[in-house]
Amino acid sequence: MKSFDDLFAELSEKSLSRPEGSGTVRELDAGVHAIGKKIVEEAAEVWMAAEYQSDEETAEEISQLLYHLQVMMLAKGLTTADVYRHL
Ligand SMILES: N=c1c2ncn([C@@H]3O[C@H](COP(=O)(O)OP(=O)(O)OP(=O)(O)O)[C@@H](O)[C@H]3O)c2ncn1[C@@H]1O[C@H](COP(=O)(O)O)[C@@H](O)[C@H]1O
Repeated sequence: MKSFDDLFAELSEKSLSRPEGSGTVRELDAGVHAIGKKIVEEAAEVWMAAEYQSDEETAEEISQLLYHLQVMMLAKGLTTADVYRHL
């Protein structure tokens, strides 16, 4: 099972190696505005799932929101430490 830190390490590596077919690279190339829209969309899906869908579906939506937040961190050059120090 992948942790938040594991995924961030994987996405960081992909942002540097830029493998063919990577959705992360595609999203990074789309830029902060597009990534921000994905975050808002996924956040709404988390809310709707929490109110009207199963716990499993809610967990999946949360995982997708975390993914897009990590892509935004990479787009802005932020590390996990930059975020964790505010927790
Ligand atoms: N965990 C994720 C992950 N979560 C969500 N997503 C993306 O977020 C989208 C959210 O899905 P939705 O259900 O909202 O579908 P959608 O709105 O129809 O999606 P789009 O049309 O916007 O692509 C998915 O299409 C994926 O592109 C993810 N994309 C990749 N990962 C992981 O990130 C790593 C790197 O992925 P690549 O860069 O693609 O190699 C791998 O380990 C992947 O498992």
